[in-house]
Amino acid sequence: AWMDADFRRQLSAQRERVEDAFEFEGRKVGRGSYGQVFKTKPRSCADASAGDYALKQIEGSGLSMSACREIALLRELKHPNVISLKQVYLAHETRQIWLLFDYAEHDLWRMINFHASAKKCNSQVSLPPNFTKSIMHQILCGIHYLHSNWVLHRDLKPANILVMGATSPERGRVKIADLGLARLFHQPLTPLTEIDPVVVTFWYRAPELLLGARHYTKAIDLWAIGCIMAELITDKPLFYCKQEEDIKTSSPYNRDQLERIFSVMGFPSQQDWRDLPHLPKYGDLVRNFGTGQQYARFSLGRHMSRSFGMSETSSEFRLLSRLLAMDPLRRPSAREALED
Ligand SMILES: Cc1ccc(-n2nc(C(C)(C)C)cc2NC(=O)NCCO)cc1
Repeated sequence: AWMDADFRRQLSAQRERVEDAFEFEGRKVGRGSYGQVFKTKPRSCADASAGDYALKQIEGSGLSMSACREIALLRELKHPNVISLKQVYLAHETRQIWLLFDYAEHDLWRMINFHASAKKCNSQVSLPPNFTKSIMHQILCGIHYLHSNWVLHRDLKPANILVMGATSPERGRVKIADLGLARLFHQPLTPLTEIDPVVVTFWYRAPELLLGARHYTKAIDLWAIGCIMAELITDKPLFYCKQEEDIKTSSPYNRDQLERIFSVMGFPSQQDWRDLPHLPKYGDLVRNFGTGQQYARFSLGRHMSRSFGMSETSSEFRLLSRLLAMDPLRRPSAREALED
């Protein structure tokens, strides 16, 4: 062993062990594709008032690529609307890695579903009037910070927008996270669809990604924020598309998802999206949709006004339609969206 045995023993004796610091037996609250998460309280009662924590046991053992990326990324980031890594525990005996976060009671996916179901049995659990505006402002602040540091999220969706609960000093604050897919770990080779009930959704995927764009961009995150904004206003995923049973081919092209987008937005003309013909899957698009004449009468304004009574002259509609520009070059930056 390259380290002196005595010195190793000394280090090991000093190292704080996660099981000594936190009570987490039987308190699992979820599984990400990156590992499992426990809701926990510090054992030392003094800190108990400091609220709850989320302990994440990273999947696999040793310093995997993803563990390294998550730790390296999160330890550099510090913003009120981005999840903050409080502590890293390395259990040398089991080569287990534990990450400590502040516990967030809510996430937008559950809040929207709770509100939608409450509306169905028409009890008036309505989201406070400025709820959507506050959530949107906080998401844009967090994403502006990430984009300023050249961090792209790549998988923005309601489930990744956490909201601190009433017991937290940061009550109502948005924490942008990346919880990964709900996926049984230790089964890396199982196709996605066999793993978790919530299959990968393409509802928040920008059209350029569905047409084979090779690189993620900031504009792709802004499209997803537009989808989240519409869902906060209407309680329904804007580009809801039923999930195919069989696992998708690895191709990014998803005809059903594109069909849904066109039936809301209309079909992009040459004027709307100059670079469209240069996308890798443009040939598939023409083969499946031709000139898109069948979508000529559809538009976001028509959809939002007819289905949800939203005025096309309102400021929220103007922001929504800018975020959901089909041409990524026409979408606002996070800063421009914040100013709007
Ligand atoms: C492998 C890996 C997994 C998650 C992250 N990640 N990225 C972020 C952003 C919001 C800063 C982009 C946040 C996280 N990680 C988490 O949110 N972890 C909490 C429970 O999994 C990074 C890397």
